[in-house]
Amino acid sequence: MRLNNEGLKDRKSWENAGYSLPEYDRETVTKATSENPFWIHFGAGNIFRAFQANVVQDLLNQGVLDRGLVVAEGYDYEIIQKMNHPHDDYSILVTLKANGTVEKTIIGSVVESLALDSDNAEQFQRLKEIFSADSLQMASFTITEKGYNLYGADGKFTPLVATDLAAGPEAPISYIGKVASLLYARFLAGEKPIAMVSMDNCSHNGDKLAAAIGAFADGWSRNGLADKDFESYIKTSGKVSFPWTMIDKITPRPDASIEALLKKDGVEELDPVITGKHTYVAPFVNAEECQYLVIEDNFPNGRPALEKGGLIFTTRETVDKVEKMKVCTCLNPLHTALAVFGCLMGYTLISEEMKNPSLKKLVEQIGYTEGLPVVVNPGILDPKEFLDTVLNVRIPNPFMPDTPQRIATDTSQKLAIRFGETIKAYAADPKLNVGDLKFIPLVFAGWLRYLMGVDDNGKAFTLSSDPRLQELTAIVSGISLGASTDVEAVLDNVLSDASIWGVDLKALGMDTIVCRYFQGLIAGPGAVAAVLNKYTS
Ligand SMILES: NC(=O)c1ccc[n+]([C@@H]2O[C@H](COP(=O)([O-])OP(=O)(O)OC[C@H]3O[C@@H](n4cnc5c(N)ncnc54)[C@H](O)[C@@H]3O)[C@@H](O)[C@H]2O)c1
Ligand SMILES: O=P(O)(O)OC[C@@H](O)[C@@H](O)[C@H](O)[C@H](O)CO
Repeated sequence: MRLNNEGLKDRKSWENAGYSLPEYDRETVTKATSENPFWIHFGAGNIFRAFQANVVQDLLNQGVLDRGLVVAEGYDYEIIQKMNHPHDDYSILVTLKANGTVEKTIIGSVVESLALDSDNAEQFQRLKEIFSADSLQMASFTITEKGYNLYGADGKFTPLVATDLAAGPEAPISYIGKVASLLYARFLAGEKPIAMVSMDNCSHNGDKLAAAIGAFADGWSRNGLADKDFESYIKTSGKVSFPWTMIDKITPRPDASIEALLKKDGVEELDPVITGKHTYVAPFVNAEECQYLVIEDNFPNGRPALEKGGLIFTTRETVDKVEKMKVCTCLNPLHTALAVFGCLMGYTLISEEMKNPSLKKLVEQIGYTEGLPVVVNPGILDPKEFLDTVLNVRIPNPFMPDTPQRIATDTSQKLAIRFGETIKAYAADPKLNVGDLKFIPLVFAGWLRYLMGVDDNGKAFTLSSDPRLQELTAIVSGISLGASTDVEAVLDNVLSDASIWGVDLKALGMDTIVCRYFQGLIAGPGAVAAVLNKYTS
């Protein structure tokens, strides 16, 4: 059984092995999409394959949609070369339910995949053609939080961005520069409307995308490298919107146990790949069943009835509340806490960590005690119920192969949103006291201990990738477990770096507790477990 056009002609074999197949005529859908694309997604990673592509597949099956998705990959072209093209853009979604049952679906809703690479003239031209189409209603993104960042650690534009700003929209090399260039093609084609929809886990994600694209529109228009009206087209015309969204579906990296399951069915050529840019991809994706995608309903060129596929369209205010609930309190902070301590304590499964009473207590305290008091009920989802499900069903799901190592990726980019917002809310509320936060600082100390790259047994481990890793590991590189260390001096600068925590921990007086915890965590082998035990029992 081969996952491509040829292999899927033998529908019977797949069906007999328990796979749900596309119920639409894919050739017709492909032709219609190619002529009149309506949705292009940037970021051909795992969440896209598991979530957006599956929603569109359902709507194609129901006959609600007659066209599919185009996907563009602007960072890691290997995904397209090694996964999309060899499999004719098909992938397998394995849904791992909390009751242990498994659903296997062949996803055929992605019908064209392109490298967003200005050196690849043919595909870049095709992308410009797609961006010039009247029919295009939305471009969405799952490119990680750091994908929107135009600046280096020195606060200046990165060299790629600076080059693009100076050179204009013809052949950009930075990610957002390339996207801005496609929008310029849409502007030149008649200033056509479009929604640019970030679906990444960052706060006010639409604003992040708007600011990044806006910097290019501004720079190019001001320097005469683009039409002077390009800036107003992007920023004030109302023709280009940047809706805010909240996305939720735990989608681990493709796991060997799932690969084995599919191989046993007779599926061939399943080998996962870790690309040169550290994306973990395979012809299949494994994910939980639970999913939410809440989107601000602001689509200047209209939109299809995606609500029929379960997406929730609402106001910006509601998205804001629901996103704060999930990203800042009820899910992602708990994930990061488990990621940091999981890596330190040698865990390779999040669900296993939830069997450790100290870790379970830690995330319960962060969620119920420290987070919930500052959550505003968004109305469409109840925070307490959401948190209950996260803690009792989703994270402990033993069938989910999610790892602390995946979640620890890019932690320097995530702490501010995942914990900093709660600290800010405590600082701003006269009825609350920042000093009452005991478990969030424990995660901060745990992360600084994690940066030492030495586990709780004293053995070196590989840190997950992170754009600030080099600079941050250097801070703790001189510390040895059990050796006397002037913790305050070592951590002095980093604790006041608000770009990491979202706040200046020293200014808020939280540095003392972080240093105290950190001192405990470096006391020797076993100290991480001991500190966790001491403060959670
Ligand atoms: N996996 C999940 O559980 C999940 C759930 C909800 C939201 N998300 C959001 O989606 C994002 C992607 O998750 P995923 O599971 O697809 O990860 P993934 O590792 O499978 O894919 C990452 C994608 O981001 C791109 N990317 C990585 N670094 C980039 C950079 N510097 N600039 C531009 N693009 C870059 C990669 O090329 C790839 O397309 C997450 O960062 C998160 O914001 C993920
Ligand atoms: O995807 P990231 O790297 O932003 O964060 C890792 C996980 O916390 C995240 O992917 C969750 O699984 C997801 O946010 C659940 O909806």
